[in-house]
Parts: sequence; structure tokens; C-alpha cells
Amino acid sequence: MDFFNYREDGELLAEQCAVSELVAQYGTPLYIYSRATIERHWKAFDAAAGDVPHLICYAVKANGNLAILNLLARLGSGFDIVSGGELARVIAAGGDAKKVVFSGVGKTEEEMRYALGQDILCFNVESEPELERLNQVAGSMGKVARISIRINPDIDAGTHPYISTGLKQNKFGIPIERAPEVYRYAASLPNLQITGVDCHIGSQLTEISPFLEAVDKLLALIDELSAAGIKIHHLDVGGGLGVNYNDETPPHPSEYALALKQKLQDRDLTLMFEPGRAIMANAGILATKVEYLKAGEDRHFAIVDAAMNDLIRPSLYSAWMNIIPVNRSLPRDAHHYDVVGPICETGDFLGKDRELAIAPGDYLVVRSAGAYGFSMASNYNARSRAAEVLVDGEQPHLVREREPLASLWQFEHLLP
Ligand SMILES: Cc1ncc(COP(=O)(O)O)c(C=O)c1O
Ligand SMILES: N[C@@H](CCCC[NH3+])C(=O)O
Repeated sequence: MDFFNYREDGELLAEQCAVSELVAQYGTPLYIYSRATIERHWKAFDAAAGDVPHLICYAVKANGNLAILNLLARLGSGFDIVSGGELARVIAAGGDAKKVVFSGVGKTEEEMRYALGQDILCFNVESEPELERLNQVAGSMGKVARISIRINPDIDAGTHPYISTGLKQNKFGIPIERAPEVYRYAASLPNLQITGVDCHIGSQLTEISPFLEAVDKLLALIDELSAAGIKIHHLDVGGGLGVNYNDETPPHPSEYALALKQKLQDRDLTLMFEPGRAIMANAGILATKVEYLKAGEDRHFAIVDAAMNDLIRPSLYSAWMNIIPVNRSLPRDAHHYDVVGPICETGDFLGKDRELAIAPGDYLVVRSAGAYGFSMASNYNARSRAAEVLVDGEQPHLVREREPLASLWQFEHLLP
């Protein structure tokens, strides 16, 4: 089921809202999210885990808009954060800090203090120096920090090298061979309480097998720890489930969870997931206006008003994202275009060699842009970041205003 469909007259809808009306009302570039899609995706994970004790910790980095975090919090979601800023967002959105897990290789003392003060569920610790720092910070506050150790199982997730995180050359986690020793060390530190084992091997995985390979290794580790008197209460399998951008056929959460449950069977373990992309990517689109059509030496360019500062995935990972017209019934000749933005970088493109029937003034949409779209946006070239609208049936809600230009230099100061 898709909540972004064409109406009979050729107009693209976001739920029951015509995208042409949204861009007329809110301008472009414009991120448009579908509430029904977000909720359906989150519930798919929840239903997939079923009666196994579980917690779904949405990865805030995928899209941290407060309205989205709030919708997920209302469903009972937990959150995976990687900074104090993301924790502050979760709290500002009405999320429950006691359902927060804190990942990331570089947690500062200040971030640890903040998270301990909010009594978060668990720190996913990524190194021994981090264990020592957390033990010291917790002790100075008279607190005990709940931890799991992020294991790097040295598994090839088969995804883009920049978003592969579970290989031994990556900066993430502790090599699995060293894990028992590091857990024993953690157990000896007085202000830490071991509760779980964690991993996250990469993003946009389209096969289940690397996940299962990782889980096999983690379950063997859990047994080894148990024999050494270290009881593990939860297994956090991270995020990483892929989505369909083009012709990928990623597994459904139910297929993934079923395979995991078969492995967990009679174990007394809470299962934790940290999905980001699988919840948000196909719940959002980026609408943009065609400013110019330009014939180059050997190709046509469609110059649009969205750019790499709005959506960096094509530039950064050569990611292919579908680009479609907002009205597919307009009488236009089709050409192949490189769809490019106004930024002064050759790498500023949203798509290459796309067949489109368009004229200047028409609107296009980049699909699957709900995850790692706005959250990776910048102000490069002094461009204000896009507005964000969340549609709920026939009702659009402006959930982030377009940044006023003056806000771009709000915190800058002239010399006296
Ligand atoms: C620790 C951690 N958890 C969860 C996620 C979310 O990943 P995804 O958006 O692929 O589900 C990430 C990002 O890849 C991550 O680094
Ligand atoms: N930003 C990446 C995913 C990175 C996941 C973060 N660990 C993307 O757009 O695909």
C-alpha cells in the first residue's frame, strides 16, 4: 500500500492532499510526510515482534522532526539517539527518556551527565575508554549507568561502504573476539550495570542473512557471558533494514522478526530494534520546482530549486532516488535530464539521466526522501532549509517552517 499515488487527473497525492496544492501553499523545496505511512511502518515492526518482549527504538537521526517523534512516542516507541541534541529533541517531542538507548562512538562527559540525569534506558558503549568515562561520570552523580556493549561482529552487510558499520575496519563497536574480556572489565566497574548486548552492522540491508549471521555470533557471546556469570537481559539488533528506492526487494519486518524469533526461541531476552530508514524513507517526499531547462553539450539539465543541501544522499553515496512529476498528465515532450540544483558544485545533483516530460515551472518530487533527507540538510550556499509538512488524510500540518534568511546569521557577530 502506498500513500503517495496519482489521482485519475494525473495529480500526485500525499494521502488525500494534492501535492500541487501543498507546494502552492507552502512553497518549494518542501518535504512532505505521510502520517499514515509512518504509523503503518512502526506498527509493522511492533506486530512483527509480536508477543516476544520487545522495544522499538526509532533511530532519531533518520528524521528528528518533533512532530514525527511525537507521533512515534504516542505509539509507544522508544528512541535510539547518538547525541545530547537528539535526546533533547526526544524530550521536547514528549518522548519517554526511559525508553532511550544512546549509541555513538564519541559521547562527551556532558552528554553522559545529561542522559544519566534523564535516566535513559541504556548506553550502547563502543569502547573501553568510554566504559571508564561512563563509570566515572555515573559515580560522580551517585548513579549507576545501564549498559550494553556494541559488538562489531566483522560481517559484511553488503551495503555502501559509507553506511557499512560492522566490519573490523569500521570505527564502530568492540571486536567480537575481545567482547568477553571487555564485558568482564565492565562487570568490575562499580557504577555500571550490564543489561544487554548490542550491534548495528550497517544501513540499507536488503538481505536478512547478514543480520542472522550477526545474531548467531551475539547469541554465542551471550552464552559465554552467562557461563561467566554475566546475565544479559536484552539483545539489541540495531537498525539497518533496507527499503525500496528503485528495484530493491528488502525483507518485510515480519520476515526479519520471524527469523530472529526462531533464533531466540526459549531465551529470556528482550528484543530491541533501532529502525530509522525502514520507518521514514518511504513516508516522505521532497517536492521541488523546475526553474530552468538547459541543453548542455551532450545532455539536458533540469535545474530545480532543491539541491544537495536539502538532500545529500545522491551526492554523498551516489544514491539513486526516484524522481517523478507532480502532474503526470501535462502535455510535454519527454527528454533525458540530469536533475541538478543551483549549488556551485558539480556534485550537486538529485538524479542523472532521468526521462521526464517537464517544462519550466512544473514541479517534481523525489521519492523515498523521508529518511536522511531533512536530517542531513545544511545551509550551504546560504540556502535556508526547506519547510516540512506532515499530512494526515486531507489535512496538511506545517511541522517546520521554512527558515527565514536572517536566522542563518542569527548567531554571528561583527567585529567591533
Ligand atoms: C547505531 C545505529 N542504530 C540505528 C541506525 C539506523 O539505521 P537505519 O536507518 O538503517 O535503520 C543507525 C544508522 O545506520 C545506527 O548507526
Ligand atoms: N545517512 C545514511 C545512512 C547512515 C546511517 C547512519 N548510521 C543514508 O542516507 O543512507
